[in-house]
Amino acid sequence: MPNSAQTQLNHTLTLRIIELSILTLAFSLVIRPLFVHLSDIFLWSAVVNLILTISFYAVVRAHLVPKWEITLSLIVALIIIMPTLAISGGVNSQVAYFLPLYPIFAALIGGARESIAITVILVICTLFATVFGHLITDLTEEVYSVEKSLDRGFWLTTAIIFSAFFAHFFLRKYAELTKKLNEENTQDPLTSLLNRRGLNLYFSIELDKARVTTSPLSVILIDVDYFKKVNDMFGHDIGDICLIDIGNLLKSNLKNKDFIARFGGEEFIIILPNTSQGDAALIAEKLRNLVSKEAFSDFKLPLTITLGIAEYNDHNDNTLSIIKRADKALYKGKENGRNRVELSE
Ligand SMILES: Nc1nc2c(ncn2[C@@H]2O[C@H](COP(=O)(O)OP(=O)(O)OP(=O)(O)O)[C@@H](O)[C@H]2O)c(=O)[nH]1
Repeated sequence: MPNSAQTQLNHTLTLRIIELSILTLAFSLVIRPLFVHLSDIFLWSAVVNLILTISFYAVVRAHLVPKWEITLSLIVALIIIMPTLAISGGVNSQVAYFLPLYPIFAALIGGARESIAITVILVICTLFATVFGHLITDLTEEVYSVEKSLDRGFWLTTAIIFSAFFAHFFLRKYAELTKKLNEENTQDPLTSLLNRRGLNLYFSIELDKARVTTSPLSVILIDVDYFKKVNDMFGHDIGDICLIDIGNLLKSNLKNKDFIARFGGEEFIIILPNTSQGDAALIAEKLRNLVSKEAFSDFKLPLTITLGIAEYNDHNDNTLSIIKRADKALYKGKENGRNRVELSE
């Protein structure tokens, strides 16, 4: 899921790429004429490129079109590469050395789709530049041999495709790693349910959805009754097994759209999107009944749970205020004798 850190990173990378492009152009404008005699068309197109690129830089820097930044940077890349390549010697140009980097840049700032798109464009342009090399090189008034151009064109195309493959594998590894880190970050190590961080993340998303669609949303806060006794009498490791089993039992009786997290200690929390408090009470009663009939761990311990329910009911409600109401209901359940479901007022 794209987050603000990722967007910020893309923005920064886009800026760096355009800065690099401006530097390349400025360098080319100043240095190249010292070594080769260039026709006016080279100088003028480089100046136009420079003006265009600096304008794009200003647009990106001012955050004027955040959604189009990646596309802009790719356009900038092409504006720099293609005309410069065409008028400065085709595949024999020094600009050609930069080409294999572009699929990697595109993958880093955009993704697989952008990288593939730029690879296809580069390969087509390189093939054209190779086949029509004799026309292109005329502009720089330099003499290149056909064999040399074909040779360079072949290796350049190979390098671009190789770099595109590298970008693709890099992206795959990066996506896998990010997914793993995300899971580790949001998973409770004991029960493998979501932890508090995961709860906060998904609860906020579901609450936003409920706000937009004006659909109901309910929360069930669950606490295992007299759990201290389990630890005291059978040990912490048996207590742990009971927590894992209770978590699994609760989770396996929920629908896919619902989710459960370990709220902390011997407390669990269930978020029920699209569910009114009345329906949540039926679900809570079913769960209470299931747990009370089960025997936990090798010691076949009978355990019970108390459940407090709250419903999102006001646009000013937030995740904390809803959980607070569910907690109050849970507290009432404990006061009223435990092993019961209580609704918030
Ligand atoms: N085994 C184990 N025990 C835990 C874990 N987290 C919290 N506990 C224990 O859960 C117990 C919670 O006890 P209390 O808050 O006093 O509540 P209780 O005994 O469940 O009684 P009521 O909630 O009032 O019904 C404490 O003994 C904690 O040590 C855990 O990860 N593993």
